[in-house]
Amino acid sequence: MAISSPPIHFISTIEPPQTSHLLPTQDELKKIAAYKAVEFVESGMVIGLGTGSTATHAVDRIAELLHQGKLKNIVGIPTSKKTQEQALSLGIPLSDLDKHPILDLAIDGADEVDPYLNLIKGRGGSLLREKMVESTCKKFVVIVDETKLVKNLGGSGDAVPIEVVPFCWKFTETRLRNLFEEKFEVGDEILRLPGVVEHGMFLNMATTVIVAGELGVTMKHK
Ligand SMILES: O=C(CO)[C@H](O)[C@H](O)COP(=O)(O)O
Repeated sequence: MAISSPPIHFISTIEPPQTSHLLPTQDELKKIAAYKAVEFVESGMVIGLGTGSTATHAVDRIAELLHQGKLKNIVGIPTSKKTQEQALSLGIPLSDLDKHPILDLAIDGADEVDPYLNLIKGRGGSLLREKMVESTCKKFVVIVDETKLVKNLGGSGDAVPIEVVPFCWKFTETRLRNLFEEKFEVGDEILRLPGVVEHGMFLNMATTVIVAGELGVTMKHK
């Protein structure tokens, strides 16, 4: 994969996880990261609402703060039908990119995060909408538990999600597999294959990554 390596400023804040167990569960870590991210949300913001089991905690928290009156005039742009349904059921006002082409902030999970804050996303099946929303926000805060950290993208050993059009998708799959066989480094070249819609590498997009681990929360800023 062709990935540039811009400088990163690391700022770490270590806080003990607020849980009832000695060792927090993975879902508790996801919740801790999500709640921390929602501290970036201010009244009046247009917010990209991510998809997945981590992002769902952020949506819950935003709704909770809205109902408590601690946040006002929030507009959410959901990155999937599932998130749209969750946000609607919780009473979060929603809109879309046509009406709000620039977002103040987006909060979403990731499948892998490398040391340069490049991501693999989309194993939850929503990468196109996620990339559209998260490529047009002023701040993109990514929330993960520490199992998502990798030295290099692809390091988890799981496949990179690629969205293709349904028409003759096996043909497109074969061409993609051949491309990966020929080259070890492929990036936007994937997009030039007819039939490919988008890939799950989110390069140079995250501005902050919040990592919740057993020893506390770490924030990495670009
Ligand atoms: O990219 C995604 C959905 O398309 C998710 O953010 C990613 O799969 C992480 O999911 P989870 O928070 O459930 O671990």
